[in-house]
Amino acid sequence: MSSIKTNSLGLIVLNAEQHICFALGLGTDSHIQQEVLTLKRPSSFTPEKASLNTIHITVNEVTIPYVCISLSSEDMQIIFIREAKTEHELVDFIAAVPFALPILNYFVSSPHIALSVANHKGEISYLSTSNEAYWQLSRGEAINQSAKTVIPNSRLHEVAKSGVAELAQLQVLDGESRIVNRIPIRQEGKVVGAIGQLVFTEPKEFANMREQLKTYEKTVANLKKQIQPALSLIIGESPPIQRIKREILTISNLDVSVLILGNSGTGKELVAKAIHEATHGHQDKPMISLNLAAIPTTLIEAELFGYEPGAFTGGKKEGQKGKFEEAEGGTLFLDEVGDIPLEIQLKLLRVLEDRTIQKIGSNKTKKVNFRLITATHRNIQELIEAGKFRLDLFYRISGVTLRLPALQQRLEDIPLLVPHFIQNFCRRNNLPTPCCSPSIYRYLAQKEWPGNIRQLKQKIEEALVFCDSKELLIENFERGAPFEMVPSASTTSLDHKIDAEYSQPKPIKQIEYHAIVEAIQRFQGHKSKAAKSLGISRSYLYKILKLYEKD
Ligand SMILES: Nc1ncnc2c1ncn2[C@@H]1O[C@H](COP(=O)(O)OP(=O)(O)OP(=O)(O)O)[C@@H](O)[C@H]1O
Repeated sequence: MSSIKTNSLGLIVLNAEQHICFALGLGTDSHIQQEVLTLKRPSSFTPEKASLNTIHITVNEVTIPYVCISLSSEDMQIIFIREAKTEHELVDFIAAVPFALPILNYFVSSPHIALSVANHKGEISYLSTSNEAYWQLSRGEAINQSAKTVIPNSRLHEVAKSGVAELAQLQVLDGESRIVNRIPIRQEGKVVGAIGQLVFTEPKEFANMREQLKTYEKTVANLKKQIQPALSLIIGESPPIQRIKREILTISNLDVSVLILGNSGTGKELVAKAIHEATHGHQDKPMISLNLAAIPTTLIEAELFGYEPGAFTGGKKEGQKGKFEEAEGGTLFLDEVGDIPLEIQLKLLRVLEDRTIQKIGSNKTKKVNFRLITATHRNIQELIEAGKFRLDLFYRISGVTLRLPALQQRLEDIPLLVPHFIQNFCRRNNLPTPCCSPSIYRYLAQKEWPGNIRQLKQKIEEALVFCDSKELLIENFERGAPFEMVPSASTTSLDHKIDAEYSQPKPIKQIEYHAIVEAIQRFQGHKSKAAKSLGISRSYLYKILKLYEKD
Protein backbone atom coordinates (compact mmCIF):
# COMPACT_ATOMS: atom_id res chain seq x y z
CA MET A 1 0.00 0.00 0.00
CA SER A 2 1.54 3.32 -1.01
CA SER A 3 -0.85 5.51 0.94
CA ILE A 4 -3.70 5.20 3.38
CA LYS A 5 -7.07 6.64 2.69
CA THR A 6 -7.66 9.68 4.78
CA ASN A 7 -10.93 11.59 5.21
CA SER A 8 -12.70 8.43 6.08
CA LEU A 9 -13.68 6.38 9.03
CA GLY A 10 -12.93 2.84 9.90
CA LEU A 11 -14.30 0.02 12.01
CA ILE A 12 -12.63 -3.12 13.33
CA VAL A 13 -14.41 -5.80 15.36
CA LEU A 14 -12.27 -8.21 17.41
CA ASN A 15 -13.49 -11.44 18.96
CA ALA A 16 -12.61 -12.73 22.43
CA GLU A 17 -9.35 -14.20 21.08
CA GLN A 18 -8.36 -10.82 19.66
CA HIS A 19 -8.85 -11.90 16.07
CA ILE A 20 -10.29 -9.51 13.56
CA CYS A 21 -13.67 -10.80 12.60
CA PHE A 22 -14.95 -7.71 10.77
CA ALA A 23 -13.33 -4.65 9.18
CA LEU A 24 -14.70 -1.66 7.31
CA GLY A 25 -13.23 1.51 5.63
CA LEU A 26 -9.92 2.46 7.24
CA GLY A 27 -10.19 -0.76 9.24
CA THR A 28 -9.35 -2.77 6.15
CA ASP A 29 -5.89 -1.19 5.86
CA SER A 30 -3.21 -3.67 6.96
CA HIS A 31 -0.99 -1.00 8.61
CA ILE A 32 -3.88 0.16 10.68
CA GLN A 33 -4.92 -3.38 11.58
CA GLN A 34 -1.35 -4.11 12.69
CA GLU A 35 -1.26 -1.05 15.00
CA VAL A 36 -4.76 -1.64 16.33
CA LEU A 37 -3.84 -5.19 17.36
CA THR A 38 -1.00 -3.79 19.51
CA LEU A 39 -3.48 -1.75 21.55
CA LYS A 40 -4.22 -3.12 24.96
CA ARG A 41 -7.65 -4.38 25.62
CA PRO A 42 -9.14 -1.78 27.97
CA SER A 43 -9.56 -2.87 31.50
CA SER A 44 -9.00 0.25 33.50
CA PHE A 45 -12.31 1.91 32.71
CA THR A 46 -14.73 -0.84 33.55
CA PRO A 47 -17.68 -0.91 33.69
CA GLU A 48 -17.69 1.40 30.68
CA LYS A 49 -14.90 -0.63 29.11
CA ALA A 50 -14.24 2.20 26.78
CA SER A 51 -10.90 3.62 25.84
CA LEU A 52 -9.44 6.33 23.68
CA ASN A 53 -6.15 5.71 21.91
CA THR A 54 -4.02 7.18 19.24
CA ILE A 55 -2.07 5.17 16.69
CA HIS A 56 0.49 6.66 14.32
CA ILE A 57 1.03 5.13 10.89
CA THR A 58 4.06 6.12 8.79
CA VAL A 59 3.87 5.52 5.08
CA ASN A 60 6.34 7.07 2.62
CA GLU A 61 7.88 9.02 5.53
CA VAL A 62 4.56 10.66 6.29
CA THR A 63 3.18 9.98 9.75
CA ILE A 64 -0.53 10.31 10.30
CA PRO A 65 -2.20 10.04 13.71
CA TYR A 66 -5.47 8.16 14.02
CA VAL A 67 -7.84 8.23 16.96
CA CYS A 68 -9.31 4.92 18.05
CA ILE A 69 -12.34 4.70 20.28
CA SER A 70 -12.76 1.25 21.66
CA LEU A 71 -15.82 -0.28 23.32
CA SER A 72 -15.46 -3.72 24.87
CA SER A 73 -17.75 -6.42 26.09
CA GLU A 74 -16.87 -9.90 27.41
CA ASP A 75 -16.61 -11.45 23.97
CA MET A 76 -16.10 -8.57 21.63
CA GLN A 77 -14.22 -5.30 21.11
CA ILE A 78 -15.42 -2.69 18.62
CA ILE A 79 -12.88 -0.09 17.54
CA PHE A 80 -13.86 3.08 15.67
CA ILE A 81 -11.02 4.75 13.81
CA ARG A 82 -10.75 8.23 12.41
CA GLU A 83 -7.90 10.40 11.26
CA ALA A 84 -6.82 12.78 13.97
CA LYS A 85 -5.58 15.51 11.66
CA THR A 86 -8.74 17.54 11.83
CA GLU A 87 -7.52 20.65 13.58
CA HIS A 88 -10.37 20.07 15.94
CA GLU A 89 -9.12 20.85 19.43
CA LEU A 90 -10.68 17.83 21.10
CA VAL A 91 -9.51 15.36 18.47
CA ASP A 92 -6.05 16.92 18.49
CA PHE A 93 -6.01 16.60 22.26
CA ILE A 94 -7.00 12.94 22.13
CA ALA A 95 -4.44 12.31 19.40
CA ALA A 96 -1.66 14.01 21.33
CA VAL A 97 -2.29 12.64 24.80
CA PRO A 98 -2.18 8.89 25.28
CA PHE A 99 -4.13 9.23 28.53
CA ALA A 100 -6.81 11.54 27.19
CA LEU A 101 -9.69 9.51 28.55
CA PRO A 102 -8.48 9.57 32.18
CA ILE A 103 -8.20 13.35 31.82
CA LEU A 104 -11.73 13.70 30.48
CA ASN A 105 -12.89 11.34 33.14
CA TYR A 106 -11.18 13.50 35.77
CA PHE A 107 -13.23 16.52 34.74
CA VAL A 108 -16.49 14.78 35.42
CA SER A 109 -15.49 12.83 38.49
CA SER A 110 -13.02 15.13 40.26
CA PRO A 111 -13.77 15.60 43.94
CA HIS A 112 -12.22 19.09 43.71
CA ILE A 113 -14.27 20.44 40.83
CA ALA A 114 -18.02 20.06 40.80
CA LEU A 115 -19.24 20.10 37.21
CA SER A 116 -22.72 21.03 36.09
CA VAL A 117 -24.15 21.25 32.61
CA ALA A 118 -27.33 23.08 31.65
CA ASN A 119 -29.09 23.13 28.31
CA HIS A 120 -30.11 26.33 26.51
CA LYS A 121 -33.30 26.47 28.60
CA GLY A 122 -31.23 26.48 31.77
CA GLU A 123 -32.26 22.96 32.74
CA ILE A 124 -29.69 20.65 34.24
CA SER A 125 -28.46 18.02 31.78
CA TYR A 126 -25.72 16.71 33.97
CA LEU A 127 -24.32 17.07 37.48
CA SER A 128 -21.06 15.36 38.41
CA THR A 129 -21.21 13.06 41.40
CA SER A 130 -19.17 15.44 43.56
CA ASN A 131 -21.67 18.15 42.71
CA GLU A 132 -24.60 15.93 43.58
CA ALA A 133 -22.93 15.00 46.83
CA TYR A 134 -22.29 18.66 47.61
CA TRP A 135 -25.96 19.57 47.11
CA GLN A 136 -27.08 16.32 48.75
CA LEU A 137 -28.88 15.04 45.66
CA SER A 138 -29.28 11.46 44.63
CA ARG A 139 -27.81 10.31 41.33
CA GLY A 140 -29.66 11.96 38.45
CA GLU A 141 -32.17 13.70 40.71
CA ALA A 142 -31.43 17.13 39.25
CA ILE A 143 -31.69 16.17 35.58
CA ASN A 144 -34.21 18.29 33.63
CA GLN A 145 -34.82 20.57 36.57
CA SER A 146 -34.15 24.29 36.31
CA ALA A 147 -30.58 25.12 37.40
CA LYS A 148 -31.78 27.93 39.67
CA THR A 149 -34.04 25.61 41.64
CA VAL A 150 -31.36 22.92 42.04
CA ILE A 151 -28.36 25.12 42.89
CA PRO A 152 -28.83 28.11 45.19
CA ASN A 153 -27.42 31.33 43.66
CA SER A 154 -26.94 29.53 40.34
CA ARG A 155 -26.49 31.73 37.30
CA LEU A 156 -26.01 28.88 34.86
CA HIS A 157 -29.41 29.54 33.29
CA GLU A 158 -28.38 33.19 32.77
CA VAL A 159 -25.12 32.21 31.09
CA ALA A 160 -26.93 29.64 28.92
CA LYS A 161 -29.24 32.49 27.88
CA SER A 162 -26.75 35.35 27.50
CA GLY A 163 -23.78 33.40 26.14
CA VAL A 164 -21.50 35.57 28.31
CA ALA A 165 -18.93 33.71 30.39
CA GLU A 166 -18.55 34.47 34.10
CA LEU A 167 -15.07 33.53 35.15
CA ALA A 168 -13.43 33.19 38.56
CA GLN A 169 -16.45 34.46 40.48
CA LEU A 170 -16.39 34.24 44.24
CA GLN A 171 -19.31 32.39 45.73
CA VAL A 172 -19.77 32.36 49.48
CA LEU A 173 -22.06 29.66 50.80
CA ASP A 174 -22.47 28.84 54.47
CA GLY A 175 -19.42 30.94 55.25
CA GLU A 176 -17.21 28.92 52.87
CA SER A 177 -15.93 30.56 49.75
CA ARG A 178 -15.64 28.87 46.37
CA ILE A 179 -14.51 29.92 42.95
CA VAL A 180 -17.03 29.46 40.17
CA ASN A 181 -16.63 29.51 36.40
CA ARG A 182 -19.72 29.57 34.21
CA ILE A 183 -19.00 29.07 30.54
CA PRO A 184 -21.46 29.14 27.65
CA ILE A 185 -21.19 26.23 25.18
CA ARG A 186 -21.69 26.88 21.47
CA GLN A 187 -22.41 24.54 18.63
CA GLU A 188 -22.26 25.87 15.11
CA GLY A 189 -22.24 29.38 16.51
CA LYS A 190 -25.35 28.94 18.62
CA VAL A 191 -25.34 28.81 22.42
CA VAL A 192 -26.64 25.35 23.27
CA GLY A 193 -26.05 25.41 27.00
CA ALA A 194 -23.55 26.23 29.72
CA ILE A 195 -21.19 24.42 32.00
CA GLY A 196 -20.46 25.38 35.56
CA GLN A 197 -17.31 24.53 37.46
CA LEU A 198 -17.36 24.99 41.19
CA VAL A 199 -13.78 24.84 42.45
CA PHE A 200 -13.89 23.72 46.04
CA THR A 201 -10.38 24.72 47.00
CA GLU A 202 -9.82 28.42 47.14
CA PRO A 203 -6.29 29.55 46.18
CA LYS A 204 -4.29 30.28 49.32
CA GLU A 205 -3.33 33.80 48.25
CA PHE A 206 -6.95 34.51 47.56
CA ALA A 207 -7.98 33.27 50.99
CA ASN A 208 -5.27 35.45 52.56
CA MET A 209 -6.42 38.44 50.56
CA ARG A 210 -9.98 37.85 51.65
CA GLU A 211 -8.92 37.68 55.28
CA GLN A 212 -7.00 40.91 54.82
CA LEU A 213 -9.99 42.49 53.15
CA LYS A 214 -12.15 41.52 56.12
CA THR A 215 -9.75 43.34 58.46
CA TYR A 216 -9.78 46.41 56.20
CA GLU A 217 -13.56 46.31 56.07
CA LYS A 218 -13.68 46.23 59.86
CA THR A 219 -11.27 49.17 60.09
CA VAL A 220 -13.30 51.17 57.56
CA ALA A 221 -16.54 50.35 59.41
CA ASN A 222 -14.96 51.49 62.69
CA LEU A 223 -13.67 54.67 61.08
CA LYS A 224 -17.10 55.34 59.63
CA LYS A 225 -18.70 54.79 63.02
CA GLN A 226 -16.28 57.28 64.46
CA ILE A 227 -16.44 59.83 61.64
CA GLN A 228 -20.14 59.83 60.84
CA PRO A 229 -21.28 61.19 64.23
CA ALA A 230 -18.55 63.83 63.96
CA LEU A 231 -19.79 64.96 60.55
CA SER A 232 -23.42 64.80 61.62
CA LEU A 233 -22.71 67.82 63.83
CA ILE A 234 -22.55 69.86 60.67
CA ILE A 235 -26.00 70.26 59.18
CA GLY A 236 -26.18 70.89 55.45
CA GLU A 237 -25.84 69.14 52.14
CA SER A 238 -25.07 72.10 49.85
CA PRO A 239 -22.00 71.68 47.61
CA PRO A 240 -19.77 73.96 49.77
CA ILE A 241 -20.75 72.05 52.92
CA GLN A 242 -20.17 68.70 51.21
CA ARG A 243 -16.73 69.95 50.23
CA ILE A 244 -16.02 70.96 53.85
CA LYS A 245 -17.13 67.52 55.07
CA ARG A 246 -14.86 65.82 52.54
CA GLU A 247 -11.98 68.03 53.64
CA ILE A 248 -12.63 67.17 57.31
CA LEU A 249 -12.43 63.48 56.45
CA THR A 250 -9.12 64.00 54.68
CA ILE A 251 -7.69 66.06 57.51
CA SER A 252 -8.91 63.68 60.20
CA ASN A 253 -6.10 61.23 59.53
CA LEU A 254 -3.34 63.71 58.90
CA ASP A 255 -1.05 65.27 61.44
CA VAL A 256 -1.45 68.85 60.21
CA SER A 257 -2.41 72.16 61.73
CA VAL A 258 -5.67 73.60 60.44
CA LEU A 259 -6.64 77.22 59.91
CA ILE A 260 -10.37 77.84 59.54
CA LEU A 261 -11.39 81.06 57.85
CA GLY A 262 -14.93 82.33 57.61
CA ASN A 263 -17.24 85.11 58.59
CA SER A 264 -18.70 85.36 62.05
CA GLY A 265 -21.19 82.61 62.86
CA THR A 266 -20.39 80.40 59.87
CA GLY A 267 -19.58 77.44 62.11
CA LYS A 268 -15.79 77.63 62.51
CA GLU A 269 -15.85 76.29 66.06
CA LEU A 270 -18.28 73.56 65.05
CA VAL A 271 -15.96 72.46 62.25
CA ALA A 272 -13.03 72.44 64.68
CA LYS A 273 -15.09 70.13 66.94
CA ALA A 274 -15.91 67.88 64.01
CA ILE A 275 -12.22 67.60 63.07
CA HIS A 276 -11.37 66.73 66.66
CA GLU A 277 -14.14 64.12 66.87
CA ALA A 278 -13.23 62.60 63.52
CA THR A 279 -9.52 62.34 64.28
CA HIS A 280 -8.53 58.79 65.01
CA GLY A 281 -7.67 58.38 68.68
CA HIS A 282 -8.82 61.87 69.66
CA GLN A 283 -12.39 61.04 70.78
CA ASP A 284 -11.33 60.34 74.36
CA LYS A 285 -8.72 63.09 74.34
CA PRO A 286 -9.40 66.71 75.30
CA MET A 287 -10.36 69.50 72.95
CA ILE A 288 -9.35 72.75 74.61
CA SER A 289 -10.71 76.00 73.20
CA LEU A 290 -9.52 79.51 73.84
CA ASN A 291 -11.00 82.63 72.30
CA LEU A 292 -8.04 84.96 71.99
CA ALA A 293 -10.22 88.02 71.38
CA ALA A 294 -12.15 87.44 74.58
CA ILE A 295 -9.26 87.66 77.06
CA PRO A 296 -7.10 90.65 77.91
CA THR A 297 -3.73 90.65 76.12
CA THR A 298 -1.90 90.53 79.42
CA LEU A 299 -3.54 87.26 80.32
CA ILE A 300 -3.11 85.42 77.02
CA GLU A 301 0.39 84.20 77.82
CA ALA A 302 -0.65 82.93 81.26
CA GLU A 303 -3.68 81.18 79.73
CA LEU A 304 -1.60 79.47 77.07
CA PHE A 305 1.55 78.60 79.01
CA GLY A 306 0.23 78.39 82.57
CA TYR A 307 2.24 79.62 85.54
CA GLU A 308 3.99 78.41 88.66
CA PRO A 309 2.66 79.34 92.17
CA GLY A 310 3.53 82.94 92.97
CA ALA A 311 4.69 83.64 89.43
CA PHE A 312 2.91 86.99 89.39
CA THR A 313 0.71 89.08 91.62
CA GLY A 314 -2.95 88.35 91.11
CA GLY A 315 -2.28 84.77 89.94
CA LYS A 316 -3.75 81.74 91.69
CA LYS A 317 -1.78 80.64 94.74
CA GLU A 318 -1.43 77.10 93.47
CA GLY A 319 -0.41 78.18 89.96
CA GLN A 320 -2.21 77.06 86.80
CA LYS A 321 -1.86 74.63 83.93
CA GLY A 322 -1.77 76.28 80.52
CA LYS A 323 -3.99 75.40 77.54
CA PHE A 324 -1.01 73.85 75.70
CA GLU A 325 -0.64 71.34 78.52
CA GLU A 326 -4.37 70.78 78.95
CA ALA A 327 -4.70 69.86 75.29
CA GLU A 328 -2.08 67.11 75.63
CA GLY A 329 -2.80 64.28 73.17
CA GLY A 330 -5.84 66.09 71.77
CA THR A 331 -6.74 69.36 70.07
CA LEU A 332 -6.03 72.98 70.94
CA PHE A 333 -8.52 75.31 69.27
CA LEU A 334 -7.44 78.95 69.23
CA ASP A 335 -10.35 81.08 68.07
CA GLU A 336 -9.79 84.59 66.71
CA VAL A 337 -6.12 83.88 66.12
CA GLY A 338 -6.00 87.05 64.02
CA ASP A 339 -6.35 89.05 67.24
CA ILE A 340 -3.27 87.64 68.91
CA PRO A 341 -0.67 90.29 69.92
CA LEU A 342 2.64 90.20 68.02
CA GLU A 343 4.77 89.30 71.06
CA ILE A 344 2.56 86.28 71.79
CA GLN A 345 2.70 85.32 68.11
CA LEU A 346 6.47 84.85 68.43
CA LYS A 347 6.04 82.74 71.58
CA LEU A 348 3.36 80.63 69.91
CA LEU A 349 5.62 80.15 66.90
CA ARG A 350 8.40 78.83 69.16
CA VAL A 351 6.06 76.34 70.80
CA LEU A 352 4.89 75.11 67.43
CA GLU A 353 8.46 74.73 66.21
CA ASP A 354 10.00 73.12 69.30
CA ARG A 355 6.92 71.44 70.70
CA THR A 356 8.11 72.45 74.15
CA ILE A 357 6.72 74.95 76.64
CA GLN A 358 7.98 76.71 79.70
CA LYS A 359 5.46 77.77 82.34
CA ILE A 360 5.68 81.38 83.51
CA GLY A 361 7.93 81.42 86.55
CA SER A 362 9.52 78.07 85.73
CA ASN A 363 12.92 77.30 84.25
CA LYS A 364 11.94 73.79 83.19
CA THR A 365 10.76 72.95 79.69
CA LYS A 366 8.09 70.37 78.97
CA LYS A 367 7.25 68.51 75.76
CA VAL A 368 3.74 69.06 74.46
CA ASN A 369 1.77 67.22 71.83
CA PHE A 370 -1.52 68.47 70.37
CA ARG A 371 -3.17 69.25 67.06
CA LEU A 372 -3.54 72.97 66.60
CA ILE A 373 -6.71 74.31 65.00
CA THR A 374 -7.02 78.06 64.66
CA ALA A 375 -9.82 80.19 63.31
CA THR A 376 -10.40 83.79 62.43
CA HIS A 377 -13.04 85.88 60.76
CA ARG A 378 -10.40 88.46 59.94
CA ASN A 379 -8.70 89.00 56.62
CA ILE A 380 -5.41 87.38 57.50
CA GLN A 381 -3.83 88.50 54.26
CA GLU A 382 -4.36 92.13 55.21
CA LEU A 383 -3.07 91.49 58.72
CA ILE A 384 0.13 90.03 57.26
CA GLU A 385 0.50 92.91 54.83
CA ALA A 386 -0.02 95.38 57.67
CA GLY A 387 2.68 93.62 59.71
CA LYS A 388 0.10 92.61 62.33
CA PHE A 389 0.44 88.92 61.73
CA ARG A 390 3.74 87.06 61.27
CA LEU A 391 4.12 85.32 57.97
CA ASP A 392 6.16 82.52 59.56
CA LEU A 393 3.40 81.91 62.09
CA PHE A 394 0.86 81.94 59.29
CA TYR A 395 2.82 79.12 57.60
CA ARG A 396 2.94 77.17 60.84
CA ILE A 397 -0.77 77.38 61.58
CA SER A 398 -2.03 76.90 58.05
CA GLY A 399 -0.94 73.34 57.25
CA VAL A 400 -4.42 73.17 55.77
CA THR A 401 -6.80 76.11 55.35
CA LEU A 402 -10.55 75.56 55.36
CA ARG A 403 -12.77 78.36 54.09
CA LEU A 404 -16.31 78.29 55.41
CA PRO A 405 -19.03 79.69 53.18
CA ALA A 406 -21.38 82.43 54.36
CA LEU A 407 -25.00 81.35 54.79
CA GLN A 408 -25.80 83.47 51.73
CA GLN A 409 -23.70 81.04 49.69
CA ARG A 410 -25.56 77.98 50.95
CA LEU A 411 -29.20 79.06 51.21
CA GLU A 412 -30.26 75.61 50.02
CA ASP A 413 -29.28 74.33 53.49
CA ILE A 414 -32.04 76.38 55.16
CA PRO A 415 -34.64 73.54 54.93
CA LEU A 416 -32.22 71.33 56.88
CA LEU A 417 -30.97 73.91 59.34
CA VAL A 418 -34.38 75.27 60.37
CA PRO A 419 -35.93 71.95 61.57
CA HIS A 420 -32.62 71.14 63.28
CA PHE A 421 -32.69 74.35 65.32
CA ILE A 422 -36.45 74.03 66.01
CA GLN A 423 -36.01 70.53 67.40
CA ASN A 424 -32.98 71.45 69.49
CA PHE A 425 -34.73 74.43 71.04
CA CYS A 426 -37.98 72.55 71.77
CA ARG A 427 -36.14 69.58 73.25
CA ARG A 428 -34.05 71.87 75.45
CA ASN A 429 -37.14 73.69 76.70
CA ASN A 430 -39.53 70.74 76.87
CA LEU A 431 -41.83 72.33 74.31
CA PRO A 432 -43.96 70.57 71.70
CA THR A 433 -42.31 70.85 68.28
CA PRO A 434 -44.38 73.00 65.91
CA CYS A 435 -44.38 72.14 62.23
CA CYS A 436 -42.77 74.40 59.73
CA SER A 437 -43.95 74.81 56.15
CA PRO A 438 -41.73 75.38 53.10
CA SER A 439 -43.09 78.95 52.91
CA ILE A 440 -41.00 79.69 56.03
CA TYR A 441 -37.87 78.41 54.27
CA ARG A 442 -38.59 80.64 51.28
CA TYR A 443 -39.22 83.60 53.57
CA LEU A 444 -35.95 83.06 55.45
CA ALA A 445 -33.97 82.50 52.25
CA GLN A 446 -34.93 86.01 51.11
CA LYS A 447 -33.37 87.64 54.16
CA GLU A 448 -29.81 88.80 54.51
CA TRP A 449 -27.74 86.93 57.03
CA PRO A 450 -24.76 89.00 58.07
CA GLY A 451 -24.53 86.93 61.25
CA ASN A 452 -24.78 83.69 59.28
CA ILE A 453 -25.87 80.45 60.97
CA ARG A 454 -25.63 81.92 64.44
CA GLN A 455 -28.07 84.65 63.43
CA LEU A 456 -30.40 82.13 61.77
CA LYS A 457 -30.40 80.04 64.93
CA GLN A 458 -31.13 83.08 67.08
CA LYS A 459 -33.96 84.19 64.77
CA ILE A 460 -35.58 80.77 64.88
CA GLU A 461 -35.36 80.54 68.65
CA GLU A 462 -36.85 84.02 68.97
CA ALA A 463 -39.72 83.08 66.62
CA LEU A 464 -40.35 79.92 68.66
CA VAL A 465 -40.81 82.06 71.76
CA PHE A 466 -43.59 83.93 69.96
CA CYS A 467 -45.10 80.82 68.42
CA ASP A 468 -48.28 79.80 70.23
CA SER A 469 -49.82 77.56 67.57
CA LYS A 470 -48.88 74.13 66.29
CA GLU A 471 -47.21 75.76 63.34
CA LEU A 472 -44.37 78.23 63.07
CA LEU A 473 -45.68 81.25 61.14
CA ILE A 474 -44.06 84.13 59.30
CA GLU A 475 -45.67 86.54 61.77
CA ASN A 476 -43.72 84.87 64.59
CA PHE A 477 -40.53 86.05 62.88
CA GLU A 478 -41.86 89.54 62.36
CA ARG A 479 -42.66 90.15 66.02
CA GLY A 480 -38.98 89.92 67.02
CA ALA A 481 -36.14 92.34 66.40
CA PRO A 482 -35.89 93.56 62.81
CA PHE A 483 -34.06 91.22 60.52
CA GLU A 484 -31.41 93.31 58.92
CA MET A 485 -29.31 93.54 62.06
CA VAL A 486 -25.88 94.19 60.71
CA PRO A 487 -22.81 93.77 62.88
CA SER A 488 -20.64 96.80 63.61
CA ALA A 489 -19.37 98.64 60.55
CA SER A 490 -15.78 97.59 61.02
CA THR A 491 -16.63 93.90 61.17
CA THR A 492 -18.92 94.18 58.16
CA SER A 493 -16.27 95.70 56.02
CA LEU A 494 -13.86 93.00 57.09
CA ASP A 495 -16.44 90.35 56.36
CA HIS A 496 -16.95 91.77 52.89
CA LYS A 497 -13.24 91.69 52.37
CA ILE A 498 -13.19 88.03 53.33
CA ASP A 499 -16.02 87.38 50.88
CA ALA A 500 -14.00 89.10 48.20
CA GLU A 501 -11.00 87.04 49.18
CA TYR A 502 -13.01 83.83 48.78
CA SER A 503 -14.28 84.71 45.38
CA GLN A 504 -10.87 85.86 44.19
CA PRO A 505 -8.17 84.21 46.25
CA LYS A 506 -4.90 86.12 46.16
CA PRO A 507 -1.88 83.96 45.34
CA ILE A 508 0.07 83.11 48.47
CA LYS A 509 3.29 84.32 46.84
CA GLN A 510 1.77 87.77 46.51
CA ILE A 511 1.02 87.83 50.24
CA GLU A 512 4.61 86.82 50.86
CA TYR A 513 5.87 89.57 48.57
CA HIS A 514 3.97 92.28 50.45
CA ALA A 515 5.14 90.95 53.80
CA ILE A 516 8.74 90.92 52.57
CA VAL A 517 8.55 94.48 51.27
CA GLU A 518 7.07 95.61 54.54
CA ALA A 519 9.76 93.81 56.57
CA ILE A 520 12.57 95.30 54.44
CA GLN A 521 11.16 98.77 55.09
CA ARG A 522 10.89 98.00 58.78
CA PHE A 523 14.56 97.01 58.90
CA GLN A 524 15.61 100.01 56.80
CA GLY A 525 16.56 97.92 53.78
CA HIS A 526 18.44 95.24 55.77
CA LYS A 527 17.35 92.11 53.86
CA SER A 528 19.00 89.52 56.13
CA LYS A 529 17.21 90.97 59.14
CA ALA A 530 13.94 91.10 57.20
CA ALA A 531 14.31 87.46 56.16
CA LYS A 532 15.17 86.42 59.71
CA SER A 533 12.17 88.28 61.14
CA LEU A 534 9.89 86.43 58.71
CA GLY A 535 11.48 83.05 59.39
CA ILE A 536 12.55 82.58 55.77
CA SER A 537 15.96 82.17 54.14
CA ARG A 538 17.68 85.05 52.33
CA SER A 539 17.64 83.12 49.07
CA TYR A 540 13.88 82.59 49.35
CA LEU A 541 13.40 86.29 50.07
CA TYR A 542 15.33 87.16 46.87
CA LYS A 543 13.35 84.59 44.90
CA ILE A 544 10.02 86.16 45.86
CA LEU A 545 11.28 89.70 45.26
CA LYS A 546 12.51 88.72 41.81
CA LEU A 547 9.20 87.09 41.02
CA TYR A 548 7.29 90.36 41.39
CA GLU A 549 9.91 92.97 40.66
CA LYS A 550 10.55 91.78 37.15
CA ASP A 551 6.92 92.65 36.16
N1 LIG B 1 -23.57 73.66 59.71
C1 LIG B 1 -24.10 73.87 60.91
N2 LIG B 1 -24.98 72.99 61.40
C2 LIG B 1 -25.52 73.17 62.61
N3 LIG B 1 -25.25 74.20 63.41
C3 LIG B 1 -24.37 75.10 62.97
C4 LIG B 1 -23.74 74.98 61.70
N4 LIG B 1 -22.90 75.99 61.55
C5 LIG B 1 -23.00 76.73 62.65
N5 LIG B 1 -23.88 76.21 63.52
C6 LIG B 1 -24.27 76.75 64.81
O1 LIG B 1 -24.18 78.18 64.70
C7 LIG B 1 -23.63 78.74 65.87
C8 LIG B 1 -22.35 79.48 65.50
O2 LIG B 1 -21.35 78.55 65.12
P1 LIG B 1 -19.82 78.71 65.53
O3 LIG B 1 -19.69 79.26 66.91
O4 LIG B 1 -19.15 77.44 65.23
O5 LIG B 1 -19.41 79.84 64.48
P2 LIG B 1 -18.04 80.61 64.37
O6 LIG B 1 -17.78 80.75 62.92
O7 LIG B 1 -17.01 79.94 65.20
O8 LIG B 1 -18.40 82.00 64.95
P3 LIG B 1 -17.40 83.16 65.48
O9 LIG B 1 -16.57 83.61 64.32
O10 LIG B 1 -18.32 84.24 65.92
O11 LIG B 1 -16.61 82.56 66.58
C9 LIG B 1 -23.37 77.61 66.81
O12 LIG B 1 -24.48 77.47 67.68
C10 LIG B 1 -23.29 76.39 65.92
O13 LIG B 1 -23.66 75.23 66.60
